[in-house]
Amino acid sequence: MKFQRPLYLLFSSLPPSHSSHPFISLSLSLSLRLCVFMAPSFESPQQPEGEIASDNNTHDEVLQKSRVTVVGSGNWGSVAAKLIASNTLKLTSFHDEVRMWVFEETLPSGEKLSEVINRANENVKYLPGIKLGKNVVADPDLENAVRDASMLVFVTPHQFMEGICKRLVGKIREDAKAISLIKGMEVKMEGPCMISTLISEQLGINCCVLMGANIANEIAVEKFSEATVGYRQDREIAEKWVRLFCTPYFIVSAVQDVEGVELCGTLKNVVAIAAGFVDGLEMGNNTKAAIMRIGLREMKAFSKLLFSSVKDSTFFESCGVADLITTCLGGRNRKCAEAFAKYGGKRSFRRA
Ligand SMILES: NC(=O)C1=CN([C@@H]2O[C@H](COP(=O)(O)OP(=O)(O)OC[C@H]3O[C@@H](n4cnc5c(N)ncnc54)[C@H](O)[C@@H]3O)[C@@H](O)[C@H]2O)C=CC1
Ligand SMILES: O=C(CO)COP(=O)(O)O
Repeated sequence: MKFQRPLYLLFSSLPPSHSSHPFISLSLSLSLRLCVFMAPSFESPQQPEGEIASDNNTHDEVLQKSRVTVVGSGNWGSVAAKLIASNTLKLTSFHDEVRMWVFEETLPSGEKLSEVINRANENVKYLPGIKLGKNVVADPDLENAVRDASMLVFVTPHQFMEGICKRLVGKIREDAKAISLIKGMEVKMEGPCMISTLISEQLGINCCVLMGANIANEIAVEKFSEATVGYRQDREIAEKWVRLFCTPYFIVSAVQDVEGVELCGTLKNVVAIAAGFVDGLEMGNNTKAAIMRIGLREMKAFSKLLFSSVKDSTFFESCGVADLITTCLGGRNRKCAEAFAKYGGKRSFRRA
């Protein structure tokens, strides 16, 4: 019964022009009826629908509000800050303000990016045209941005994380909890290192992951999508992350398989590059579907080779097959590979 609620939400979030289509309105009415019928057995997490009603916080949590800092402010980082900021305003267990660490840049106008974000409430470089929420505060000082935070959301390109972690040692709260939205891994001489492991080991804190079919620009305009939180042992922490991220258009569920979720988010990028080559060489949809099917099978085999604990079921969550599909259809990795193949490999990925 896990699917009816998201299905209902998907259709109920459609604009009137879509929901008036005969097929969609039939599906909508069936979903609504199923929804009402099945309501008590929904497995999907609580939605933040009202001021306090949606916040399953305990008395202690209310007394100790969690402060959230987003480390990263690119395309997905900015959207994550927007999502979180809409929830911290509603949920009493979180401070309203969301700090967002900005890797400072000078814009062509000569202004500093962080100053423009705070003035315009918009990341004009990485997410133009979208208001982040007045409670998002951009901060170019990494140490200051994380100082009082008890919940740290890491969302930078993976290659910067080792340096960021080194700078954060001894600078964060001892009881801080982390989540990584980063799709990638460090490949060292000793072997691959997951980013959540890097964070946990270098900073000595618990680190969950959030991955899924999440093209940032779509979520920015509140189009429906799902995501998966992967956690190691502590279900309560995972549920807190779910509450922080969940909105009616962004449905999050938690699975106890941190490596499986993170490997899905990482390895699907390799398959998306292959899918881009197929597009660039105009090999057709059947070939692309084959790449995706075989790619998914290889993702699973590779993941299990690295971590025998990885669960088969994880590949059927949003972080698995759904992210693979969306990235092979609309992701930036696919786009770069398509352009590269189109120009016979004579264009670098950077120029593509
Ligand atoms: N954009 C998307 O649709 C999605 C992205 N992701 C993942 O999120 C992570 C972050 O990606 P985006 O937010 O899209 O970033 P982005 O690719 O839009 O922007 C790059 C970011 O890196 C920063 N940066 C540049 N040089 C830096 C340095 N030396 N140190 C630290 N930061 C530096 C830039 O200021 C900018 O904030 C990646 O791992 C990506 O795979 C995951 C889901 C969706
Ligand atoms: O991870 C993504 C969607 O879930 C985005 O993928 P790209 O980085 O290829 O755009």
